[in-house]
Amino acid sequence: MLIFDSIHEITELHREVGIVLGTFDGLHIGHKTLIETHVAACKRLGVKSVVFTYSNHPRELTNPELKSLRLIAVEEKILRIEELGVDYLVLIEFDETLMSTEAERFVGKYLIDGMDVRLISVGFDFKFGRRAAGNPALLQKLSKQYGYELLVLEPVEIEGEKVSSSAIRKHLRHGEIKEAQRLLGRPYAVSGIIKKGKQLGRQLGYPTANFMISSQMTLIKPGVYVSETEYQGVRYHSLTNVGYNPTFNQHELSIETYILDFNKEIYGEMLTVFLVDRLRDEAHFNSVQELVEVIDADVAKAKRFYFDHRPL
Ligand SMILES: Cc1cc2nc3c(=O)[nH]c(=O)nc-3n(C[C@H](O)[C@H](O)[C@H](O)COP(=O)(O)O)c2cc1C
Ligand SMILES: Nc1ncnc2c1ncn2[C@@H]1O[C@H](COP(=O)(O)OP(=O)(O)O)[C@@H](O)[C@H]1O
Repeated sequence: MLIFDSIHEITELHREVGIVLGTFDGLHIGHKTLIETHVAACKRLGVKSVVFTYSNHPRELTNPELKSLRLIAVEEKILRIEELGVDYLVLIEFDETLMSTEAERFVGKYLIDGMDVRLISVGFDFKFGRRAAGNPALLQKLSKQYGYELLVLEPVEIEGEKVSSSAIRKHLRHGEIKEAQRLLGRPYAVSGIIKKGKQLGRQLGYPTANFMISSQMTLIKPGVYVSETEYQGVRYHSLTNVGYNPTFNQHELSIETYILDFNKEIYGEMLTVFLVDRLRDEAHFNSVQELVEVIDADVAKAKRFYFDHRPL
């Protein structure tokens, strides 16, 4: 998959293409279905498939008051799109210029100019252009003028629930990790570089790798989670604590993971944790001894969970 960070480079390829448009935050089952359907349609038409998406979330500009929006880090988004067999990825920053571009002009200038567009695919509720005035109906109207086919994917539902990024965010904010996983089609993941923490963990007998996390990625409800951790391509069982360590009066939110059967110095290295079940809320303990006893019990519960559900 070739990646372009501006629309101009791809127009120089002069290829016949099909373009699928979307923010694709989370790359959930609905997004995956849309991109897969699009790639199959491109193959049928004998054209190259293009995903046109953003490296940030448009609502970070349109609704700056919203915090912790992103379901997926951009690096993972790229990997997930590549897995779907896409030929070209246009990954651009949603900025003031894009935000103020009229929908019709967006289609003409960003999509049609310089490319031979044979197909455009979008989800049923896709909005674009200034004041989100662009929608599938407008794309339908313009398809006659520009001579492309339009594919509009109807809502994807799982067990009666519509798959959407906002539904997944809501589940994560409520700590409903299994429900989020059902809509995502995979466990919810957090990736990041490991930084130094309070250096207390190893004294407790539970060293924890502490993540540097961007504030956009902190929408998960604090608590103790059963997790799996990927380090250098290998998966380990782990427990992840998201919270403020009330026993130690920490003020900033941290995400930290204790990896079972692991003993390596990994400061500065990259880890990904997949949260698979939620055990409990974080609690304040009057002594370190009490905290350690509760963590012992958490580990026992996590082992039971792995035994029943997720052997490595
Ligand atoms: C499985 C697990 C459960 C935890 N539960 C709590 C908790 O309920 N309350 C709390 O204050 N800290 C909890 N912690 C966080 C510990 O306080 C934290 O790991 C310890 O202070 C070490 O921090 P450090 O990595 O910054 O040195 C938990 C940690 C783990 C790994
Ligand atoms: N089983 C393990 N799980 C997590 N980190 C481990 C483990 N074994 C060793 N480490 C290392 O120890 C560090 C955590 O130790 P800790 O005392 O909690 O320090 P810190 O407060 O800096 O996180 C991790 O960042 C990692 O480098």
